Amino acid sequence: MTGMLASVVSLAEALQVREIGVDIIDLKNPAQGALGALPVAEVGRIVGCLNSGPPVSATIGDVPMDPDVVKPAVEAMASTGVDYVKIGFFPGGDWGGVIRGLSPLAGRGVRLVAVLFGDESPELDWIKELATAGFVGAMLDTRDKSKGSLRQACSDDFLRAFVSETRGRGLLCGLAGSLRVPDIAPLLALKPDYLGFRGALCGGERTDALDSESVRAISNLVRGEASSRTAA
Ligand SMILES: O=C[C@H](O)COP(=O)(O)O
Repeated sequence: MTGMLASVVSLAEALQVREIGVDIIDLKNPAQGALGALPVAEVGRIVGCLNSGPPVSATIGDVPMDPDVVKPAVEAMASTGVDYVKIGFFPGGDWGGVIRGLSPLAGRGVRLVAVLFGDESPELDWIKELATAGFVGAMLDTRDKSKGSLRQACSDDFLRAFVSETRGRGLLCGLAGSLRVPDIAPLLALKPDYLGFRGALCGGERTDALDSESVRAISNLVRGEASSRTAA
């Protein structure tokens, strides 16, 4: 069954989505970019206060693909006690070096999730490298949030191939990127492990505050419990 990842910016929002019921609480600062990070100390405080509930992920931010930048950022974020550390793979830089540099952290139990950007046409060959290095998951997201949803950025064939390759290599598979109500059923049909949301939980604008009614409506749809009125 596909779960729901909800990106939140604060402890208050984390408690709000936990109360409604989501499968991953994702700590992020959308005002700082596609994968904008919250400060490490703030992530640590939120993780400490949550204490129980669904797994928590946090992103290291929109950082360049330089092993000397990414590795310390991952180590710092992992020290907060989050369950998953998300690393955005941005165009350019040394992807191979970053992946190899993070492998020892995976060996020490840090659960790494790579985020590839569907609107940057990533090569699916990297998924094999991620699996070999010990990453536990890979997500497809969008970098440019002004250009529509993941389904506008990627063909159905590409999305199907991403899910198949990721799951086939034993990685958790997530799909996100300005997803809206009409995207949910077609993406559920591909059977990813998670669908991820921010903008749709805020009434459309991802830097706005979370709206509980929107979270409930999306949650119901992901769980297949939508009434025809909600799904309209
Ligand atoms: O990890 C998921 C993202 O936060 C999705 O954000 P978005 O729905 O605004 O593109």
